[in-house]
Amino acid sequence: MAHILVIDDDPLFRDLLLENCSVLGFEAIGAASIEEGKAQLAAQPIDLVFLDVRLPDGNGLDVLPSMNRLPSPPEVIIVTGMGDANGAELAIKNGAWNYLQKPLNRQEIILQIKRALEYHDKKRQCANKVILNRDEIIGTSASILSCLNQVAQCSNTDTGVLITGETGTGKELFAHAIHTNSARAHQPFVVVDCTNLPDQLVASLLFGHAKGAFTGADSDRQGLIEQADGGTLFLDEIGELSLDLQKSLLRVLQERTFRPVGKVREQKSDFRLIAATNRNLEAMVQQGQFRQDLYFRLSAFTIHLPPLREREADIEKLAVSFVLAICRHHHFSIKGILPETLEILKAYPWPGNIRDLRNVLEKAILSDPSNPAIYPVHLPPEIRLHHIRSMVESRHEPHNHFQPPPPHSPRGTILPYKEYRRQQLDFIEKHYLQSLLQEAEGDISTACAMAQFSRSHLYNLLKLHSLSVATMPGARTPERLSDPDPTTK
Ligand SMILES: Nc1ncnc2c1ncn2[C@@H]1O[C@H](COP(=O)(O)OP(=O)(O)OP(=O)(O)O)[C@@H](O)[C@H]1O
Repeated sequence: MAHILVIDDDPLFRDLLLENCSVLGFEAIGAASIEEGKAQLAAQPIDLVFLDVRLPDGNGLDVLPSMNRLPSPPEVIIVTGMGDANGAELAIKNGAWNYLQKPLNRQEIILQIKRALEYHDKKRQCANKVILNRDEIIGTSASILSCLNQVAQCSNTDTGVLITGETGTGKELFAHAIHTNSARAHQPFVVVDCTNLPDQLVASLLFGHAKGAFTGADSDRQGLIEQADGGTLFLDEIGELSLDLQKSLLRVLQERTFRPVGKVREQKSDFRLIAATNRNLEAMVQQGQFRQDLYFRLSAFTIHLPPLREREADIEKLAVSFVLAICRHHHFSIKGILPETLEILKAYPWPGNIRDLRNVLEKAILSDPSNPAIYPVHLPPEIRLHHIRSMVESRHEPHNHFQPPPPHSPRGTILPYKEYRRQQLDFIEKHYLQSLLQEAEGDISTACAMAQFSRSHLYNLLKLHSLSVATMPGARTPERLSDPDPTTK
């Protein structure tokens, strides 16, 4: 059943919409402010939003970019009492499904709901069908899968994409994945690092120049924008562009034409733009450091890459894959990673994210090339100390590891007894297996003897609960890269 959210502070209009949605058999939720609306969007997947513009805590249009960033973005219908052509343009450019003016009659409301949901449904079906080439992107955490889903959604369009995320989270890798999954895959992928654009040369670097345009210009030279013709232009660290350059870029984006330095004629370039930043462009717009019009143009489709500390589940896969690649690159025999080492890697908050993880592993391997495994001692002291500190702190904290799940669904309704019983049994079984492996120090034969399980039964249970011997604290055997999943034996 589709879920519809109505964000409007006018109780009469909100109730009218809610009533119509319910009559059509949809689940309808009301919110009287931006904050309430955001809380509802975070609490459950929403398919369609009716959004008022003037709300007690701000302008509804400002929320559009963050709605687009949701793992499954809803269709948005702006409903306003004050018709405003600029607002309508802004809304449509930011991906709104429609812009309507109050009052609305019942028939119109029903038609809009049906059309928007029909489209939403088709869009979802298409997104699910896309076969994505992941490039070199590693990870199976829910957050990275949701980002890959967004890559699939935008790859087969020509829309501009803004990729945000801390340094080293993979922004360039994702930009490349969008390119390789698009129809432009066989055309150039041109990278411009906006942090290192020298003021005097920037125009010639981006737009090219004619022979004799300035001292040292001995021949005509193609700029990066021309080189990207037919392909993708990736502007890395776009938050570093000066206001002057932002203005020039906006013009290029609007007109799709540029003029090389020293030439009279404008030239055309058909490129797809992907931009990336680790800065908060919304805040920069408010502080007057980034042009609002350029921001709206860039942020129509935004992908936010989560920091590594929020996807601990991916650390093991990344580490294993990096060790394999690094050993191959240096022609070393493949090394294992000790379970204790993995535990330390997982506990670290990784401020430099994936790049940092890779560098740490490379240094660890190079520091002791002949050792067949990576031990904690190969890791930098600050990373080991972080783990030791958190272990000491957690010992002092009163805690209860054994907290069974509540009998309510995430939406607050009581679960049917059968479902609740299944969840409890799953929980107890997983808890037992974790304790068992810990007691047996990761030794499968000992664990089987303790639990009175056959080997195959234990392996089946471990697989069912996505547990692996190598990742259990205290496991004795170093994980060998040639045997990454002992449960598959
Ligand atoms: N999911 C991933 N799987 C495998 N490798 C990854 C992943 N994400 C990032 N990397 C690797 O981490 C390193 C940093 O990635 P990348 O340069 O794309 O990050 P970035 O966010 O663009 O960094 P910066 O903001 O500093 O430019 C690269 O070596 C990249 O290949």
